[in-house]
Amino acid sequence: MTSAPQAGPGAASTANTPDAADAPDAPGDGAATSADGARGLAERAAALGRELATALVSAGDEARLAAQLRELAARLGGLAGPAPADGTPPADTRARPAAHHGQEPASRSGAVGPDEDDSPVRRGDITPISSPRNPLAPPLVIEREADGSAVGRASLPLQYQGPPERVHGGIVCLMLDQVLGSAAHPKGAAPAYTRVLEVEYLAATPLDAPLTVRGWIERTEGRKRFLAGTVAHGDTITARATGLWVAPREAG
Ligand SMILES: CCCCCCCC/C=C\CCCCCCCC(=O)SCCNC(=O)CCNC(=O)[C@H](O)C(C)(C)COP(=O)(O)OP(=O)(O)OC[C@H]1O[C@@H](n2cnc3c(N)ncnc32)[C@H](O)[C@@H]1OP(=O)(O)O
Repeated sequence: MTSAPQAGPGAASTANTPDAADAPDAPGDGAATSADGARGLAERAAALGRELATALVSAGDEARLAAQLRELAARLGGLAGPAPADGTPPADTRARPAAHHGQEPASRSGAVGPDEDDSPVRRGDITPISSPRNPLAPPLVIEREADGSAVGRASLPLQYQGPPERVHGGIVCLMLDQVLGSAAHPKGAAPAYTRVLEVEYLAATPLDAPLTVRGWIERTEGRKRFLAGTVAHGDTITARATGLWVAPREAG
């Protein structure tokens, strides 16, 4: 716990998280380098958060974990600013969600990599399921296929458990919402929101195993996009979904 931050046990975490050697914080071309450096730092901090979450739910030696956490807490003390006497979070932390409406601040939007599309779901992703810089996210790594469908891949560690040894159904639904939402936004499409999402849980979705989440558009009717998708482990489809994404009227 006191060594350099590492990705959590999920394979996808490793894929999404730059290691120390890759962190783009070396001196270079001014503002872009600084933004990239902050991004790499955020992703490493999130990876540490994931590792901590896994340790908290799975540690066998609780006394050792407690000692490690005391040491870590002492090192990190003051990181988020001085704690108010009444124990409430610092004011800037509480203000942030309302301030950026679920997107990253505009100043960071330039950090989107060349391999990412400009879909509103992908741009500046800070969601709790697919963002590499959000420690709540495994993260699910989502790619767009040549046919326009979206594919997400992740291996979910113990903190995502619902019933013993199975991924929580709400997390399965969350993965589908994000991947179908990604598929619902081909390049240039107006932002649309999940109006209906129906999930059938067909079989256990295993923890700590590679999962593939697929989403695709079945048909479009004006501002309505009808989606379908699956969650699979190997050849086993563990869940399937259908959904409706609707662009608000004013968006056309
Ligand atoms: C994916 C979003 C991307 C865009 C964001 C860009 C910026 C952020 C960037 C990066 C962040 C990434 C974020 C990832 C997000 C992951 C997914 C989510 O969590 S989405 C949040 C949860 N969902 C909501 O908050 C929607 C809440 N609902 C609404 O806001 C409205 O209901 C809305 C805009 C969706 C529709 O409003 P109306 O007033 O137009 O609704 P009416 O007219 O009643 O229905 C629309 C059409 O749908 C049909 N419809 C309704 N229910 C139906 C049903 N059950 N079956 C079939 N059709 C149905 C209706 O008949 C109507 O069709 P007819 O216009 O008449 O042809």
